[in-house]
Amino acid sequence: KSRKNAKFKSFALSNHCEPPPLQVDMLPYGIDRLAKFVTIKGDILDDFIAIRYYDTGYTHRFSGVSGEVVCTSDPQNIQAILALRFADFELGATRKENFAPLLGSGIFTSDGLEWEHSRAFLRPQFSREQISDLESAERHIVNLFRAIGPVAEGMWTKEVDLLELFYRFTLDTATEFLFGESTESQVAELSKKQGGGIDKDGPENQLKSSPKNPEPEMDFATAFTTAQDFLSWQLRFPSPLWPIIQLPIFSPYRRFSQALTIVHRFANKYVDIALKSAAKKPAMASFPPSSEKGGPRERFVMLEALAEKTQDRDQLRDQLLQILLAGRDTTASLLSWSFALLAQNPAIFSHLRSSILSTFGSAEPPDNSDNPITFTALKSCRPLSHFISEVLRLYPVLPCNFRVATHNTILPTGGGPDGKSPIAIREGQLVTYSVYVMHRRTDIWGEDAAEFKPERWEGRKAGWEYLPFNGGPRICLGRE
Ligand code: HEM
Repeated sequence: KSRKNAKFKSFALSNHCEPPPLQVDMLPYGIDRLAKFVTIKGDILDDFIAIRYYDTGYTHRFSGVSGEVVCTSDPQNIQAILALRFADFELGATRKENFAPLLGSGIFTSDGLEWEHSRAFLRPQFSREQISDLESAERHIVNLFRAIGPVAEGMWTKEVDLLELFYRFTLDTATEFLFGESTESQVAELSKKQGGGIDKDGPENQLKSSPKNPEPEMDFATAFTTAQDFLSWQLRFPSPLWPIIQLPIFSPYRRFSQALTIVHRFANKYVDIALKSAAKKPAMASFPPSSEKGGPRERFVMLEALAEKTQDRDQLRDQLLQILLAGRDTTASLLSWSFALLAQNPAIFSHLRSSILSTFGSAEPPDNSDNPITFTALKSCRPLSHFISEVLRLYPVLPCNFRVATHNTILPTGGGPDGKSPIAIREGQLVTYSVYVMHRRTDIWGEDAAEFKPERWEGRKAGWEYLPFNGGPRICLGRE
């Protein structure tokens, strides 16, 4: 250890590195900080994370349970972590071990060669052809409007919790795109509310309550959310404490275990169907859609496309669940912030609405026949893209993230009394970064940084100071 320390010291010295400012906690190893992080009930971003950056510096460090942690919200440093020094950082064991029970191993939880393989395996499935299936999205949108309810006099619906509805909407669209069959959780919920009982997942996907298993049954939607919530919460604790959280006497853990069974049963069912059907197809049959071959456009199903490339059941299941995790909450979160901001900003709402109507016409045919709503038309609608960019600036879905150094390395700035010297990062050291803080820095975005102003995107090209989808080789595959 002392040889490693000496090596690190001389590495730091020879690269003119200086440490960034230190955030001092009251108790040793920042136990008070950890306790607050785990138990905080308020706004974890503003009241806990961002405040530490404002108090100590946009790049700073603190003493954690397993050593010193560097925190940064500096574009240059984040660019170094994600792109320029990509090979010097990895996701680290914590993220992999945390998600492994639910997601196994795949693009979202691997590093090095394994990640490269996953990325190459999945990337072709995100081409424009595959992701521009607006017809299936439209069907789920219609269900979303049904769930919101009828418009009464005065053009208002009843008060509804949109976030819940968006979670169902994104689950339904994502499962259809990934597995070929939608969970139709919106339809199931509507039917429940109207007194009917749709059991869309089928009895084999549900875990019934019994004397041995007193917890109520869960459908796939609940199971996936339950598993995800448990893992997000577990991630707040240092990993040596996880075995305590995972004791079977602990009821959230029991519920998590049940949820895992349901999620895996659901995914395995569709993987088995796809594998059987791929085995029957002639070799090398593959997407692209048959519209290019002159016939009607076939619906793209990611599982079917992947099952033509591999017959590994676990790999197919894990990769699809990983994409479901990456794509579902993120989209629901963006949607709900968008609507919250529209509600708070009536002038912006009116402007966006009239821009969309003047671009696409009303929803009623034949109005929109001249400029149908297509993927390309949506992308080139500037007021819409400025609006979305601004929502993701103020409310990036992944506000904080972290990486672990694979060997001694350097971040270009933030060290020393003037905060301009490079910082030495030790092999195995945790580096956290916050795009939430970066997206709100007044020195980058101006004094009005905290204000919601889609017009700030007029003529602005985003660089490393704007990273809602990450950057570098691991940039989000679903960003389009
Ligand atoms: C508003 C929507 C979304 C946001 C803000 C978002 C954001 C992100 C971010 C920040 C990462 C980097 C995570 C990290 O490296 O630690 C990421 C990765 C990823 N995202 Fe998204 N995402 C969104 C939607 C989607 C969708 C819809 C899909 C798929 C259908 C998707 C698939 C992925 C995948 C596969 C990765 C892993 C890439 C890799 O590690 O190589 N995302 N996303």
